[in-house]
Amino acid sequence: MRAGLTVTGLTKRFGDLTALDDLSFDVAPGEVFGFVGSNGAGKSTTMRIILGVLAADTGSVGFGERDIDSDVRRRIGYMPEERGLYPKMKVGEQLVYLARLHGLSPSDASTRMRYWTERLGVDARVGDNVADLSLGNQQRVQLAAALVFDPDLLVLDEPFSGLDPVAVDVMSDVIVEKAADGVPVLFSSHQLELVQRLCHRVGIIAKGRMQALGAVDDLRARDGVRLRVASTAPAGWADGLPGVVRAEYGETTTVYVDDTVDDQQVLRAALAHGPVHTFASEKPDLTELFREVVTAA
Ligand SMILES: Nc1ncnc2c1ncn2[C@@H]1O[C@H](COP(=O)(O)OP(=O)(O)OP(=O)(O)O)[C@@H](O)[C@H]1O
Repeated sequence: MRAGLTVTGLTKRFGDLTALDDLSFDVAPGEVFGFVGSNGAGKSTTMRIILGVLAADTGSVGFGERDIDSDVRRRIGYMPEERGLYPKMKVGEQLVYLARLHGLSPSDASTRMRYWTERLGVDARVGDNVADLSLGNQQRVQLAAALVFDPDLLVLDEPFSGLDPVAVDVMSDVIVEKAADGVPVLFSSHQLELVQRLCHRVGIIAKGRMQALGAVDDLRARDGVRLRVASTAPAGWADGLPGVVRAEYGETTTVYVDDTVDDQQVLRAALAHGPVHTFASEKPDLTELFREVVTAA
């Protein structure tokens, strides 16, 4: 049975700087969890602590029923932010070597190397030194390195940065596929449309604290639902209607509402002044949500 990742109360200081401040979240088996936050928010620090590259001041990391230890860590497919391949080693040899380090037999290691290099579109480069590859192809190899031993948990620090659209699609497919296989997947990214598309849940971190956590749709529905109304009604027409928080008037009026609003009543109020050309309910996208959360932190 697959296990999930649990991060509880992580705190990490670097001198006077509190990089992580009582940070908690979990990633269930088969879940894709997107970790988003501004530069310096604490994402890489959290991932390094999960991997044991850094020690937390307080807090704990668990996998399934147990605290994470070196045995479990050997089963984590990790893509570090500071990519960690040997530049002067051939792609194929390097991947086989890594798979062997994780306990695969020579023939299994070779089979898995072939599979992942082909899947990630770098099979033609297995005989080249990593340093001779483009950055995007090095990144594909880095992902192959994280996957080559069939990990029980994936921790990927900005896996999409610098990839071309085809590689982004391949990377997305792989993430979805590994999760469907029961693997918990934690990844960080600044590409919020990808996070919104791929993740079951997201955590928005700012100043080392988890500021928002949940399913993207729930977070989007939680605040800032709005109605977009294109009409000839004069400014002020929506003010004071039940459930209307505020309205921004213009060619199209944006009416911010809470969950007590009756959309039909708003529509009738607009229609009372003349024709209504557009009437649509919208949720903020993850980018807007991110800006709000990070600005408020
Ligand atoms: N080894 C270190 N020594 C001192 N400060 C550090 C160290 N590692 C990280 N920090 C600081 O901790 C904070 C969190 O950094 P971290 O790399 O975790 O952020 P991040 O969310 O991954 O950012 P980015 O999106 O830019 O990669 C930053 O202020 C960073 O400068």
